Amino acid sequence: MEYVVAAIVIAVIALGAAGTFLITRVRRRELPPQADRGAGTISPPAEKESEAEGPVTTAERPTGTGAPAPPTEELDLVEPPTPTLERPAPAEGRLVRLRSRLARSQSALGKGLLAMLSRDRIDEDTWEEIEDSLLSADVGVGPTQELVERLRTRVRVEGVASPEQAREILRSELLHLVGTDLDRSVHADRTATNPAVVLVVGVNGTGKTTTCGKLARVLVAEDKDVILGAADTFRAAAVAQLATWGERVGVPTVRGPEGGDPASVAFDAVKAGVEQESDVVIVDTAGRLHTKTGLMDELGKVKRVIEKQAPVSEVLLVIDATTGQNGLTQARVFAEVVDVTGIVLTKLDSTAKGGIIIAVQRELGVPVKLVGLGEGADDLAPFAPEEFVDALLAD
Ligand SMILES: Nc1nc2c(ncn2[C@@H]2O[C@H](COP(=O)(O)OP(=O)(O)OP(=O)(O)O)[C@@H](O)[C@H]2O)c(=O)[nH]1
Repeated sequence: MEYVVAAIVIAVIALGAAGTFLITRVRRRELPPQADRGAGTISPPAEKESEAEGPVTTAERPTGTGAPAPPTEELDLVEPPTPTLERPAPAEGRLVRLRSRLARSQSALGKGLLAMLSRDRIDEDTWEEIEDSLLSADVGVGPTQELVERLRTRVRVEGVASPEQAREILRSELLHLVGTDLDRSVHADRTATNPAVVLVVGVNGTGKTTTCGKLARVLVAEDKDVILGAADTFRAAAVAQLATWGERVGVPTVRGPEGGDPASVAFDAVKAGVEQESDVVIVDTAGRLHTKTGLMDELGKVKRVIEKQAPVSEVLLVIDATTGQNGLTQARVFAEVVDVTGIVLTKLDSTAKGGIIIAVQRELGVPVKLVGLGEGADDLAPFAPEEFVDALLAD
């Protein structure tokens, strides 16, 4: 009898346990998968998500829509820890901190000139050497002749009695050439009704996506609410690359289908920025050769379509400093199509041709606003003429 009672008790316990297990399995399946809840992107509904689901937003974005549903109480599910967001360093004074990165430009453009100008006797050969070194640093013919003329006059009138005096003359003349009175701020302040829109353009591989990511960090460090628009639908990796930059600092990325219409992604990104009352939307575009008319027309279209939502506050042309004079040709063509308002000169850490800063400003009449000094996340520096010239002449 006792055996019979024991067997019945064991059977009841076993049935109860099996029932609980099945209910838990069913409820678990009802929750969205983890990956979907933390995708870090906003996909335009018409293109990727069904109308009913709406846009997918990042779980990292505190003000975003579509936050994950809280798990049912009965389930003992442990939420994964919220990924720690990076706190980017403020951009102020970066040129000073990163001045050692200008080592190559420094020896070609600054130190070399200084050594020549400090000679006991400055003869015609020396002036020719000075001219050559400016030309080989890509300062450009016009600005080189102008600088040499001004230096000649000052040396003749004032004389160069000491290396300190040579440095002072060179410093002020280089500053004059680079320009100290241009507005070099990136216009990234929202108006009463719209976010600022920064459109980033340039030829392939110049560093556009990287610049978008680094710029987002600069703006996050200024407590700005940023949205990234991955309008480089041509290169799938660029979209993922941009989204990763954003995820690291809690900035959502609006993306469309691979090979989709870049203008439509740019439109959706700015629309999201308007609806979410963001401070700034940064739109990355595909690299395009300035010689390909169709692609350049497409860029004009991207800008026009964005402007149906909000005015474009800044068009940043990204130029790879190592490409030298070719960068100038690119600049000219891009400026015709999209009205460039600022230049980002990347890879300045990898070239002796720092003079391109002067040449490109002259060519376009548009200021260099940012310079790339490395591949690190915080290696994008606001361009400050005094800091730059002092770095070139540093001991
Ligand atoms: N040394 C150095 N490398 C840089 C700098 N900026 C960007 N890069 C590198 O340049 C390469 C190209 O950068 P991307 O941002 O992918 O270039 P992109 O213009 O978006 O490329 P496409 O979309 O193909 O046109 C990457 O390896 C970057 O790390 C810089 O200031 N210095």
